[in-house]
Amino acid sequence: MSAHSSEVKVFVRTRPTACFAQDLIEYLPDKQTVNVRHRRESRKGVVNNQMSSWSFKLDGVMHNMSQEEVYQSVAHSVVLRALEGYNGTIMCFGQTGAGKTYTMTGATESYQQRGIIPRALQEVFYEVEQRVDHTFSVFLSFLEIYNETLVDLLASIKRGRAVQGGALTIVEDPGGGVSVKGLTLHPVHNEEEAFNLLFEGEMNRIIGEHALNKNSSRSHCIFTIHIEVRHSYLSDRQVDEIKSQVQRYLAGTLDEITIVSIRQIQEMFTQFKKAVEQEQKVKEQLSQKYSLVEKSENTVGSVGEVESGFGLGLAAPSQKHTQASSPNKSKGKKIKENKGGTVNQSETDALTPNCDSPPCKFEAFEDFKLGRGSEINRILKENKGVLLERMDQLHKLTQAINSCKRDIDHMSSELQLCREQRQSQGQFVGEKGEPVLEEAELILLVGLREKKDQYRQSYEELLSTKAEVRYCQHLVDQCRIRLLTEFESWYNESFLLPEEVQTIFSEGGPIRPGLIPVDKALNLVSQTLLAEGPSAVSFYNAHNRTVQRVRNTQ
Ligand SMILES: Nc1ncnc2c1ncn2[C@@H]1O[C@H](COP(=O)(O)OP(=O)(O)OP(=O)(O)O)[C@@H](O)[C@H]1O
Repeated sequence: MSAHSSEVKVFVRTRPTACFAQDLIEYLPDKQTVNVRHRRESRKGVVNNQMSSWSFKLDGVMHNMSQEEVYQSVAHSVVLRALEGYNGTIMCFGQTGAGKTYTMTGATESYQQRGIIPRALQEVFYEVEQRVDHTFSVFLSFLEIYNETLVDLLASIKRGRAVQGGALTIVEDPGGGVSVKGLTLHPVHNEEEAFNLLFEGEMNRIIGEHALNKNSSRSHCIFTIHIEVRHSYLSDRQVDEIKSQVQRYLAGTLDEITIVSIRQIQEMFTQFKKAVEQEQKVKEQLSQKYSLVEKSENTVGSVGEVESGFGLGLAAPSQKHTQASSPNKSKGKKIKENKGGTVNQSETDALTPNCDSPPCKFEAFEDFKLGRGSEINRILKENKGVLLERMDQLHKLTQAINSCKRDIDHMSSELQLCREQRQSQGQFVGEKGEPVLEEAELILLVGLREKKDQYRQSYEELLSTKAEVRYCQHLVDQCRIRLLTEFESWYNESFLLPEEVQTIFSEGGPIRPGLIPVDKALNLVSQTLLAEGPSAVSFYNAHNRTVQRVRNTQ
């Protein structure tokens, strides 16, 4: 039903069912008449004079109509008149399961199936944007009446202001009409904020229904959009100011500006502001370009250092030194050579400074390491420090072992020489016939045994140090991958993925939106939105937020 001035319009919406009573209900082509026939009780064989069929003439019969068609037929004109200052009410009644909630709210999880209220909110904010010569303030309230009890479905939301304090009571207004004392009014500035409140209220209603095991047919809800409209009057001084700004800017293209309406002034002013903003943007881009050119020379060294750290191998210290002093070209080559890391050629290209917006990855990465990624970068540095230490130890151990091995070889050949000499010169034997060794040979023999013990010990140490190095290398690789993944994610979320897209992904699943390849994310979202239209974004944002809030409170 819709109110148009004092006039009340009545519509009937019939819900499609699996077995529709086609033979009993007839819709006439004028889409305003419905005939309902009553089946005669022929079994009883009694003919009575009671009426057996009825014909209803209404303002509209909506059979199998889409949500959009229903909105256009019933609510559109009411909303437009409300924006002009006329009160309007759209009321829906019917038996349980008839489709009241479906008609008024629709399915909160489906944009296509949204009902009259979300569509009305969208229309209100669309009109607010169009009507530049007016200033609008929009407030919402959501009341539930259950038996004799009044429930403020938006009481849980902060920022609301109660019309009057105290318990909820219905009061008669001095100027006529009724209002609910104590009901909170919530200011909303765009459709998404409004959807948030609608869904929050719906959620509170559902939770309340479960808690009290309410019979839904006894519960009634009133969702009110309060609109305050004011003309945007400009003082003479403001008009002069705008005029002169517009004239200054448009000098040469317009000889004279005739002020016809406030709307015209504002349009010109908007045009003027846009042009100034555009000019400012170009200036900023230019200055950014120059400063980047200067910076790119200064930052080459630091990237070289970082990347040499990433590719840390056995020759790390000397490589680091070489890289730090490499010219720009070899920086790219070095990154490509880091087979162990995740930085590949395409990342090399991406890390090359460019002056486009979003910021180049090269600079963004440096910023990231100082800010969001500072902790993981610190751990990476710490692990690299330990790794270097262990590698140094391994290097020293290897040298010691090699020198030990050389000593052993040398002592073995000396000993062999002594033996040969002894045998060729004829050797002394002891009481039991055992050969008697000369002092030099004996010293060599003892020394060789010690060296072999030392070699065995060092070899064991070398094995365990090698294992430690492998482990540290693994940790460093992990940290490096984590740092780069976090950076990619942060970069995508900060500069490439629109906020709406992020909201859709972040609240829909366990994967961080930034980890989804940007092309894929945008593609997925654009596919969904293309199917439903770009205006679906705020609807889904609000829905996801409500779901998230409920999840968080569970
Ligand atoms: N026109 C329609 N097209 C498709 N589905 C519909 C339609 N009308 C209602 N439904 C579906 O029928 C079911 C009942 O509708 P709904 O909850 O809106 O009824 P209701 O009148 O609000 O009931 P109650 O008074 O018990 O709250 C819902 O699952 C709804 O999605």
